[in-house]
Amino acid sequence: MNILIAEDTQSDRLLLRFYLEKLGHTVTEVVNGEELFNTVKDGYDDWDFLIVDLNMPVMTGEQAAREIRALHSDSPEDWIPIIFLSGSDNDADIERCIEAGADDYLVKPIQHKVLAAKLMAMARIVAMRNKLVGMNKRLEALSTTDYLTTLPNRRAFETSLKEEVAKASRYQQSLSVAVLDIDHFKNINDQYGHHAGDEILQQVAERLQEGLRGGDVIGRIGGEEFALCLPHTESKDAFRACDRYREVISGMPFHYNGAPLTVTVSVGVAAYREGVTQLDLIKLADSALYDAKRAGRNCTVERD
Ligand SMILES: Nc1nc2c(ncn2[C@@H]2O[C@H](COP(=O)(O)OP(=O)(O)OP(=O)(O)O)[C@@H](O)[C@H]2O)c(=O)[nH]1
Repeated sequence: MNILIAEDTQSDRLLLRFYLEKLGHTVTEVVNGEELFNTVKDGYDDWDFLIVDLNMPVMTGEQAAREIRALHSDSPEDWIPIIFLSGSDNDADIERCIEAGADDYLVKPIQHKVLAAKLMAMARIVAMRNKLVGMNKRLEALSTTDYLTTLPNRRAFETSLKEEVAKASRYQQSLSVAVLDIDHFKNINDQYGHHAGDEILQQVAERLQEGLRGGDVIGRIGGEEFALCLPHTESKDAFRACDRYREVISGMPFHYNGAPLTVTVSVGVAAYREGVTQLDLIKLADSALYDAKRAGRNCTVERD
């Protein structure tokens, strides 16, 4: 592990380094609280552990610990364990240090075996925490990703669109939304099987992603329904861009088991205007899509 020691007494630093290197750790030393804080702030992810002396010049270990904890107070998962060292075994000092953000407290003189045991216990907690953080990240990704196409799902798309609507409103910018629906998709399932349908959905998603313009956001918001968010795009330009997305799908056949398969999409487009929410925009685009279907499919309709 990469351990940062903050200790103003040289003999204690040397002893700590000796013990820790013997245990296989990499050690860096600083000599006061301010140096400790600045070193951690400048390279937060570099450190697995901090071993901090309580009483140091310039800034005490307690103060440095408080400031280090404040750096990531809104992301508790970014936590570096802190073990305090002190010549004092006073209960009030121990209480203060733990309250400042320490995870353990050792009384000097340093006992090699106790230090090794404490590090082992702390490493176990770190491993468990890393596992939980990893699991949380995977769960978060699962809850926002469509399993079949790996595109953002409806929930994630609506979240992104909500942010774009807020920006459009705040900065008086244009914004458009499109809903694309594969035409007669049921026929593909009926004719070639559900597996073929799944594969076509994946290929459509890939093709749309390849054609994506910088800043545009795409999501799979329903079975055979995709949505696009086009920031900084006025209604006329959105119509053109979305019709190009339609052509990206309809213009060239897809393939299933080596056989060409023509797939077309209908597209509904709606432009942001003051006061509408992300859900209103999707509804407006949906109603334009309905008109595109009624107009014969494989076309783009814009909501005025
Ligand atoms: N293979 C596959 N099919 C799906 C998936 N999600 C939805 N579907 C199918 O998509 C089809 C949608 O059919 P409809 O709603 O009748 O629409 P459509 O056949 O595309 O007709 P129009 O939209 O009117 O052009 C249904 O057969 C659903 O079972 C999926 O994840 N995989």
